[in-house]
Amino acid sequence: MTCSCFRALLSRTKHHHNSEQEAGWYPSNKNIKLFSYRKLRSATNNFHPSNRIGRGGFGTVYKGILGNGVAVAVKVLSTESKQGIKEFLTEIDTITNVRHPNLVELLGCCVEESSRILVYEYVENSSLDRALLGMTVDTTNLNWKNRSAICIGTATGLAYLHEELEPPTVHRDIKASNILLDSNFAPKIGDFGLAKLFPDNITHISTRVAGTNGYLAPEYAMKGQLTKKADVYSFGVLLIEIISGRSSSKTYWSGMGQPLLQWTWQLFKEGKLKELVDPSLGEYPEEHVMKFIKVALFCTQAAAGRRPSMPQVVEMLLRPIKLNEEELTPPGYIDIPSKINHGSRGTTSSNFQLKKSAAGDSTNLLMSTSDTSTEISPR
Ligand SMILES: Nc1ncnc2c1ncn2[C@@H]1O[C@H](COP(=O)(O)OP(=O)(O)OP(=O)(O)O)[C@@H](O)[C@H]1O
Repeated sequence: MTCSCFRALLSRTKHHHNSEQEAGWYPSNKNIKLFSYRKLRSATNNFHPSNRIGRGGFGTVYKGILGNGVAVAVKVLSTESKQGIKEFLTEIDTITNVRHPNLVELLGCCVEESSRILVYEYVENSSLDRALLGMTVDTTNLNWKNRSAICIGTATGLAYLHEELEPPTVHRDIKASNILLDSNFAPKIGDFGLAKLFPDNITHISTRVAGTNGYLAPEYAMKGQLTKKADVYSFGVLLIEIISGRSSSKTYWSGMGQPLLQWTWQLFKEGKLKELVDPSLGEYPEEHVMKFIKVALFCTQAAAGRRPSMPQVVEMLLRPIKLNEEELTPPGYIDIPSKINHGSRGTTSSNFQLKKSAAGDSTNLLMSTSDTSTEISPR
């Protein structure tokens, strides 16, 4: 958007009672819909606590119903994000109207006075972390058919962010609470592009790194090296959570005080991967599930260069590709002990088998790259 367009927009936002604002939003040259504060206040019943559906590091989220009956999620950003209007609109310009079945659509925003509010499509079944805990959906809905679709859909949305969106976008904070489930339990990735709205030194997460403990790629957490492969790492952790029904950021597993990822690697080495599978998953195709866990291990390798790209991950999950697991190297891990809680949940155990196929080994691409950065050993 040019400066003159912003100036026009700025002058309009100072007048709170013009007809466009009464209508609910302003069109701008860049398709950013501007909702009036009044409209959002009315949609959320004056931001009533009973309309509150969540609170994250960026602010509080309310359910709202617009005048035309459309449900929206209204995210009121916290004070740290109070950028100027121009900076704010510049940042959200690239994430507005991004349409993909696996991405939560940002419908518009409100930038009146000190308010910075984002308006998203409302996604029916809340977030994956709550679903896995059985808080929002009957866990029988989280059968293998739905869980595998959630894995593949999330991978597809992330591949779109990395390879098709212009400019390519690294999400930085892939985690279960940022995956929302629609009425058919299809996944939609939320919060993409938001890290940029907060100045580096005041993100809600840490000083420089925007991400969540348990999901953070070691090279990003320790050296601030942000590439698409940091998202691939977080996605791998998410895969393990979806299959195990356990949270990597909150819990140590296996009675040995091991984090989830390290425990997964140990089970892989011992040939006991089936112990990882969520006991409440019910019937599942063992070979398929074991393959998904191994894809997760490819994604979380310590050396970023050894991790597949997201389009490769989609292929690995979707197609009968034989994984060359001889090439798997240990996961990288960074621990921030102060943020880790201890907890427990039961496990089951049995043997596992490898998926074989006639499709040939197409994982050689995964093995051909080498990483020049220091490799971080698992603990
Ligand atoms: N578009 C939406 N539709 C339905 N519910 C939503 C939507 N966006 C967010 N929520 C709900 O609000 C909760 C908080 O979301 P938010 O993205 O603010 O925080 P978070 O993902 O939990 O944490 P963080 O800010 O650290 O990423 C989500 O977990 C989800 O339950």
